[in-house]
Amino acid sequence: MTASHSETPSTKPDASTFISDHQQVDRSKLSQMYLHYVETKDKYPHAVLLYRVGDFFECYFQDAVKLAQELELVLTSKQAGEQGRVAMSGVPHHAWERYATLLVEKGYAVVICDQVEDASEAAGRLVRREVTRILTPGTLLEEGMLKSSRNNYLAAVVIAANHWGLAYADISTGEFLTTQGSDLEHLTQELMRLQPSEVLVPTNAPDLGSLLRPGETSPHLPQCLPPSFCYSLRSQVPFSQGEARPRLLQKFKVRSLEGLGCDHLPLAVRASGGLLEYLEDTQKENPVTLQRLRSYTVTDYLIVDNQTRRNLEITQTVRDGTFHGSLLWALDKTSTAMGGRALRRWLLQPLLDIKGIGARLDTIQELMENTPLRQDLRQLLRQIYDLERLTGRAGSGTANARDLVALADSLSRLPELSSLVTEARSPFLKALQKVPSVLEELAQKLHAHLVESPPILIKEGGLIRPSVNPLLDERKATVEADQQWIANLEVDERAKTGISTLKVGFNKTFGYYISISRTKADQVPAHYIRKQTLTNEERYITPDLKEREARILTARDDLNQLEYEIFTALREEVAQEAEVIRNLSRAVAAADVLCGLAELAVHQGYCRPEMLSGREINIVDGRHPVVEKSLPAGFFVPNSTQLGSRESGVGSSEEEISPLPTPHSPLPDLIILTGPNASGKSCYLRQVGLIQLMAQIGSFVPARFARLGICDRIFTRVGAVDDLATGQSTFMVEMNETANILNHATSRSLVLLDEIGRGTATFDGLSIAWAVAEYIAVDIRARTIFATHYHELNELASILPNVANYQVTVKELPDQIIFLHQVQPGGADKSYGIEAGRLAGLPAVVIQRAKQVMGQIEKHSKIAMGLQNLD
Ligand SMILES: Nc1ncnc2c1ncn2[C@@H]1O[C@H](COP(=O)(O)OP(=O)(O)OP(=O)(O)O)[C@@H](O)[C@H]1O
Repeated sequence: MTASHSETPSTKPDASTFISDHQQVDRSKLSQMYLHYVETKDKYPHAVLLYRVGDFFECYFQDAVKLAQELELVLTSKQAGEQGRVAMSGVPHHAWERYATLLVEKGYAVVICDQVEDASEAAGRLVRREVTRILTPGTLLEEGMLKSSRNNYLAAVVIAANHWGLAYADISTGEFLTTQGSDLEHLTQELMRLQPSEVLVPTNAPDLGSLLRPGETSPHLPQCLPPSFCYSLRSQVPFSQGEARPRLLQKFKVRSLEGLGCDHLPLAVRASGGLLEYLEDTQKENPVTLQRLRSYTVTDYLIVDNQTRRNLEITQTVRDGTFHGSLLWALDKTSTAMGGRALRRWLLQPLLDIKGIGARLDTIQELMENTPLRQDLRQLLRQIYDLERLTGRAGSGTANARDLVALADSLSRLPELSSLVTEARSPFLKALQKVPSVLEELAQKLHAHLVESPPILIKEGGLIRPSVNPLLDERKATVEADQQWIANLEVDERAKTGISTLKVGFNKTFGYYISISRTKADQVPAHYIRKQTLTNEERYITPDLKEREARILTARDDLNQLEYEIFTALREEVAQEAEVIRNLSRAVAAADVLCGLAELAVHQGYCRPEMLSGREINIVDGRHPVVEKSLPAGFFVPNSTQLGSRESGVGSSEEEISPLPTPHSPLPDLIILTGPNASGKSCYLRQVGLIQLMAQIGSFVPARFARLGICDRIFTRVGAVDDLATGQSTFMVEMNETANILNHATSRSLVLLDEIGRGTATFDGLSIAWAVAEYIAVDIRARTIFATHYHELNELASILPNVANYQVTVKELPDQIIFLHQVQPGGADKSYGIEAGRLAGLPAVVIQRAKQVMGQIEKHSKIAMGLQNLD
């Protein structure tokens, strides 16, 4: 590697010595290659252009500066003809994927301009180079650039006043969905759920085509779009009804959009059309195979807003953002990458539909009851590779022969999978019973054509088995015979010349040669032609050898080309079946998720929740699925929860007697939960939310018994952190979040509030907490657990019939408080703050004084009386 390409951090270059803006050059003075570079750059002004030169991908001008800065590479310069020196940096060609990944992760688009012929073929003229790949954060296909455990979404939005349309696709798996709505908050929440890698926005910005990196702003970006994503500014034309509609009709070969479910969704259609146009524009070289567009409605799913997703730590922990310790971490027992991604999707989009939930629960139950089936399935699933993405790479022409072998191996497992479930009764297992014969045939064909362990490179032969193609066999035989001739040559020439150390060698510059040590040079036959002299040896060629060599090289090229053609035809056949493969992959992924959940339920002792359309939440001996897992077995103290008065006229199952005596009849809508610090209030609160959420993805739940009415939304307000990014104080964040809950919760929602009103003066805080609790209990009647240190709120229960008090119990010893973690009816009659201060080591005199002050405040406070009078 030359110093100019080394990966050491750049020293500050002297920019006055070279040109670093391609617009500033006099093109007539550029040498041919740089002129081609500049012309290519003109077509992709907003991307980083990686341009292949020999063994390197190089960047010039401003891209060189960017590359060097972002990847900490050396910035140097190169003579670009009469124009003088231009900025240059580069990366080794074999490592382009690694560097491109880093750039894309930083929010850049990358254009790969590769050599498409061998330098030797160019014979003096400029080597032919073409753009072979355009990479943007939302259009990745390469295995090394994608995380197997999560989807990589490209989204497109259209906003018209308060209405919006959204389309999103994962081009590596083919998913393509669209929706529209009339509340911009829902759009923001959908984007936060999807975490798209790139969002397309139609604008009339002057710099169309540019990509805003996370955090970059533009006056052309609508305000409701969260700043944490990459935004691609696109022209409005392809997002218009006039262009989008026909594009969709043509893409999916349908006469009307009714079949795609979006005939009545003009904004969704516009977003989808805009997304398709972007793919056509950027993926010309690697056409994308998308599944049929599916339309959905946001309100058909349990709405879990971003704050709640965060607070319930569904995919990552709040403290340090790690996967370890999240709900997904605790639940994920999937065996395939597809299953892992599906579980994540399910957790981020739980269901409202009792039938849909029931189908998942039935499948889990069958798998729990049939241990051999569950174990055999899990064993087999482990042998299935990422069919969705392998198919995607085949479709886009980026799959190599190893990918196709992995695909064939996986496809050939499907008949085994289907024979395992022939007797199955539950819907998700039945879906695996029929494997289309075309897939079996495809697997057989791929296995019959491709060698067992093919090389990664697809243009250098070694991919195809013998007897697949007579012409190929013939060419192989010729090459082998010629190679044998070369191998024999050494023996023959040694015999002829009597030089026992004579060798036949090969190198890239001279091709085949005969090597003889210099001491024997006088014995060399006259027809040997000397080509090179080294310290100890002389290298010769003969006319015969060169003739053979030419034949071998041409025959090998022809052979490799033919292998490549057979391979690409196979790849094309896989692409033809993309839809069938992906449909079955979806079924495999779902079965995998359910198998994992069944395994978990067996090992963790989860129960099947009974799902109702009513409002009851009745959990007996519930546990927190993550905290339980991180404590030694048996340490977690289970707790029950009963919420939500029953309504008359709901399903017959509701007539059953609850297995627990209830402290209140009817069940309360709102629980005021008190208890000392660290007693387990937050844990209890989250546990109820997680159990409800798990039930709505169709999972068994950590409890002895659970009867759960479907929730339309789960809201949480937990803890308080200053939002430094927006400059909001702890209290303002808290109030914003509370306002959001009060404005959107319904009687079907589950609201979990942990400490309201702590960030302000005590009386302000208490008053707000009281008013909020009252409003929820009386006006909204959402099922709510309100954890608080204000034990004064316990008064509410004596005023409102649908409010109950619970406390997390502790045992007080002279020198310590023992946390029992048990939630019991009744309110804590005192706060333990001073006690906690004493245990923490505050000086005795301070503790004494605090007790005195509290006594005075309590004596003179008329809060309780005042509150009673208010009623
Ligand atoms: N049911 C339980 N069984 C066993 N351990 C528990 C249980 N609930 C909580 N814990 C343990 O107690 C710790 C403190 O719990 P948690 O954070 O819920 O307390 P808290 O009452 O909300 O405290 P604070 O009022 O200070 O926020 C948890 O980290 C957990 O390890």
